[in-house]
Amino acid sequence: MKASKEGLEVQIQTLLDSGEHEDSPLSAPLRELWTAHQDLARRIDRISHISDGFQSLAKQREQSLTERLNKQLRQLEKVARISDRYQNMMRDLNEALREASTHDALTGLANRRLLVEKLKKEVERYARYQRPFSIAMLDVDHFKGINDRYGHEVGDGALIEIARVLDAEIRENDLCGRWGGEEFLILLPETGDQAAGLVMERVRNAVERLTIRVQDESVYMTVSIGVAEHRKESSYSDTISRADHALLVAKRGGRNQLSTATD
Ligand SMILES: Nc1nc2c(ncn2[C@@H]2O[C@H](COP(=O)(O)OP(=O)(O)OP(=O)(O)O)[C@@H](O)[C@H]2O)c(=O)[nH]1
Repeated sequence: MKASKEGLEVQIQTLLDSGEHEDSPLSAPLRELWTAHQDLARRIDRISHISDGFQSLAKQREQSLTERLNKQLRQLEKVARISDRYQNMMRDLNEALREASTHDALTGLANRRLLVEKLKKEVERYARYQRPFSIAMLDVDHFKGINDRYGHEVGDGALIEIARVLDAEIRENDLCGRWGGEEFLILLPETGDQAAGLVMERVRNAVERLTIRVQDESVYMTVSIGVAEHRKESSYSDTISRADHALLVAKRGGRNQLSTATD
C-alpha cells in the first residue's frame, strides 16, 4: 500500500534518528537526500508564503484603486450635477433678464423698447414687400381721477386689468405694449386702418364693459383711441405721431371713442 507523504516523512525521520541502520551503505545517501528534501520543502514553503503575501497585497491595491476610482466617479457626478444646476440657473436668469428688458414690470406687456424693435421691423417689411400695418394709441380716460380717488395701488390694479383686456381682445399677430403711464400702443401687422378700426372698436367696447371692484364700489373705465395706417416713405415715429394726433381728436371729441388719422 502506498504510504501518505506525511507518513513516509515520519518513517524516514524515525529511521534516521534511531541510528539502527548507520552501517547500511544507503544510510549516508538517504540522510543527504533527506536533508536536501527538507531544505527544498522549506524553500517551497517560503516561496508560497511570499506569493500569498504578494497576492493579498495586489488584492489590497486593486481594492483601493477601485475605491479611488469610485470616489472620483462620485465626485465627477457631483460636479456634473452642480454644473447642470448652474446652467439651469443661468438659463433662468438670462430668460428673466430678457423678459425684464423687453416687458413692462407692472402689466407684463411688451415695453416701449420691444414695441420700437417690432415697429422698425414692420417698417422694413413695408419698404421691402409693401405689407400694410397700422398703429393704435390708447389712453385711459380721466385716469388721474382713479388714482386721486382710490389711491395709486388701485390705479395700478386698474392698469393691469386693462392690459389683460387689451391682450385678450387683439389677434395673435398683433402686439400690445405699454407705451408709458396710462398709454398703450397696439401694433397691427397686415392691417389697413379700416380693419384696425374694427378691431380697436371691439377693444374700446371690452374696456367699457370692464368692472373693477374697490371695496363695495364698482369702478368703470373707458379708453380713447387713435388709429393710423403706416404710409409710404414714413418713419415709424411719423406714424406714431399721426396716431397720437388722432388720439387727441378722440379725446377732444368727448373721450371713449376712436378716431382714425386721415392726413
Ligand atoms: N397708478 C398709476 N398711475 C399712473 C401710472 N402711470 C401714470 N399714471 C397716472 O396717470 C395719470 C394720467 O393723468 P393725465 O395725463 O392727466 O390724464 P387723465 O387723467 O387720464 O386724463 P385724460 O387722458 O385727459 O382723459 C397721472 O395721474 C399719472 O400719475 C402707473 O403706473 N400707475
